[in-house]
Amino acid sequence: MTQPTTSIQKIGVLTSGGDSPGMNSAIRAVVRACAYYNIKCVGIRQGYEGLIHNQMSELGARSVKHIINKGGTFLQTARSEEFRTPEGRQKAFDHFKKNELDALIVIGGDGSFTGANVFHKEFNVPFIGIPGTIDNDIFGTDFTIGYDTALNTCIEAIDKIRDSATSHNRVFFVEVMGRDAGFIALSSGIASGATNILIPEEKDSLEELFESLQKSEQAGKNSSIIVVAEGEELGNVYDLAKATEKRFPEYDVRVTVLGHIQRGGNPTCMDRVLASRLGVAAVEGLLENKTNVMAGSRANKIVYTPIEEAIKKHNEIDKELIKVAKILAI
Ligand SMILES: Nc1ncnc2c1ncn2[C@@H]1O[C@H](COP(=O)(O)OP(=O)(O)O)[C@@H](O)[C@H]1O
Ligand SMILES: O=P(O)(O)OC[C@H]1O[C@](O)(COP(=O)(O)O)[C@@H](O)[C@@H]1O
Ligand SMILES: [Mg+2]
Repeated sequence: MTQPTTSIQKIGVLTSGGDSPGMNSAIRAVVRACAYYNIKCVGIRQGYEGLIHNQMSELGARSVKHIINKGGTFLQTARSEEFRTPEGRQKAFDHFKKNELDALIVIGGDGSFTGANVFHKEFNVPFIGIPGTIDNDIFGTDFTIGYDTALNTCIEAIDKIRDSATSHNRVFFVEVMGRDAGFIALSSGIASGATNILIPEEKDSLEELFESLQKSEQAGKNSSIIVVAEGEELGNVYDLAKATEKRFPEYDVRVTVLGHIQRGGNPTCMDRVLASRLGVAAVEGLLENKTNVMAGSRANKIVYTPIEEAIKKHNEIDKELIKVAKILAI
């Protein structure tokens, strides 16, 4: 990028919503890119709460050393109820002005982008979003920051579960995160050799599940791993396990909920590189006077998607992956 002509002199950065591995790498990239382009950068603590309560401080290039490899977010994150109110956002804007900020970079999920968009409509605050969530459920990017790390955490855990499943001839129901989306379940299920994968994007039935378990048995399988997305509509892992035990009293059924281990840990190389690229892209975007967009990566190229599309549209589940999972579970 050539040296930009812009009125933006000072950018505030925050992380909001659920934390995800790689958020620190993204903050570092934003701070360093600002330093590179001679723009001031201010770190806002605990998402929108930090704007409302004036918790922020200037960050220089050296202040983000040794964090590229750390999970979580050193700025901390929050789900701010106060920011959902006009009074809360007024306080946030007062502190935005008081600190002489010109724009915001919001690292978070669809909820955080919705909040930024509302804030922009009310106070005309320029902002760019960076997709940080393990769920990979944001339109406008092939991958969100944290997804790859979460997948690797899942397969490491499911590999361990497999050891117990095969040693005891057990049927394991494993719940992975994904409040509304099955991306984590589908990819981690394929990569860990699951016999069945249940995701909210597909219509599933107990009959089909039972039939498939029977087929597995007839095909000579002594154990099964069924990966279930948190948002699966057929039921949660406990209900599914109970129904399976009722239908097949001879099966030894167990449940594991992977939970928040999926949200932590050192980010993978993929997530660190993605976070680094999107952090730079967000700063450059603002300097090119882009606003109300999300910086994402599609087919390995940086793209800026209008924030309303990023919030409202959904990435389709890849049918080819569903087919692969079915074929390989023979
Ligand atoms: N409609 C909205 N108006 C104002 N702020 C919102 C709105 N929706 C979300 N937010 C803000 O964004 C925060 C994060 O949203 P949330 O859905 O919890 O996480 P994520 O960004 O990970 O999807 C919320 O706690 C709230 O402060
Ligand atoms: O326990 P918490 O912090 O509410 O988060 C649980 C949620 O985190 C997620 O992994 C990601 O949610 P976000 O949209 O906030 O990033 C969901 O799948 C899950 O339901
Ligand atoms: Mg969300």
